[in-house]
Amino acid sequence: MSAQIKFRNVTLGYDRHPAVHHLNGEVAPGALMAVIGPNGAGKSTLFRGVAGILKPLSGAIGLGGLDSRDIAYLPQSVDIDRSFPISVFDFVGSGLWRSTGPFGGIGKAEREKILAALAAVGLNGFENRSIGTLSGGQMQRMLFARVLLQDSRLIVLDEPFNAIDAKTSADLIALVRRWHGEGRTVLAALHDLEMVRSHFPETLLLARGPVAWGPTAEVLTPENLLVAMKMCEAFDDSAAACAADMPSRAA
Ligand SMILES: Nc1ncnc2c1ncn2[C@@H]1O[C@H](COP(=O)(O)OP(=O)(O)OP(=O)(O)O)[C@@H](O)[C@H]1O
Repeated sequence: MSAQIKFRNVTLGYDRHPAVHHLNGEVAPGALMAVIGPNGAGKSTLFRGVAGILKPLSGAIGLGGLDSRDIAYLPQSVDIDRSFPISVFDFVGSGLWRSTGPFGGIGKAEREKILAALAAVGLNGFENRSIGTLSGGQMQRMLFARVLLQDSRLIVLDEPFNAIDAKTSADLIALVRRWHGEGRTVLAALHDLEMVRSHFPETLLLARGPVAWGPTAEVLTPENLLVAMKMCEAFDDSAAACAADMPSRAA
């Protein structure tokens, strides 16, 4: 079966400064994959590339025939502007834009879908609340409700379990497992290695470049984790280009 995501020598960055270097590899359809790495390793950058928010500086990301608009992307909650005056109902309803368009009407069927998604994440009765009034865990549940509505083959979750309590984590990981059971491809950036070991069969360990990628037990070794930490510490953020891309000074 052809890959759901194909990274072909992908370099991603900001203002021409690379943040993720030379990533090659494939994610199979139906994979449940954790992306881990120290702070600043490039996890969010990689996900922005997959979601089509950030264009690669070089290389290409193939999406197995999907358009980037078909991807359900859950950003880090710090990237959500909580002061934006929008209700929980309308925010979650934006998950239907692919089918209704941003100015499409919300009819009875859509309304029911939105309320069902809110119920599925335990947010019954929250529909008229403004998003700025939600707690961190409620915010995360709301983001999951929008992903549910998007009904996508490819789901990309950026630190979905950060700063939430054990009950909320358990509820949301159950949703992730359900999506996996439905054959969807799910990628999640995570810091909790116990959660990765318990629920994610495949892991990419990133430290600006790939350190290891494969079955979780083989990737999460103390040696690999140490290499990743050292690679991130040694990284020069002001570097203009990868050493590997520079013309050789020899000869
Ligand atoms: N919008 C931006 N403009 C410039 N540099 C950025 C931007 N976003 C991220 N970076 C830089 O890119 C590098 C990778 O950051 P990224 O957020 O992808 O890492 P991360 O692995 O998600 O980190 P964390 O675990 O802390 O969330 C960092 O050096 C960061 O400062």
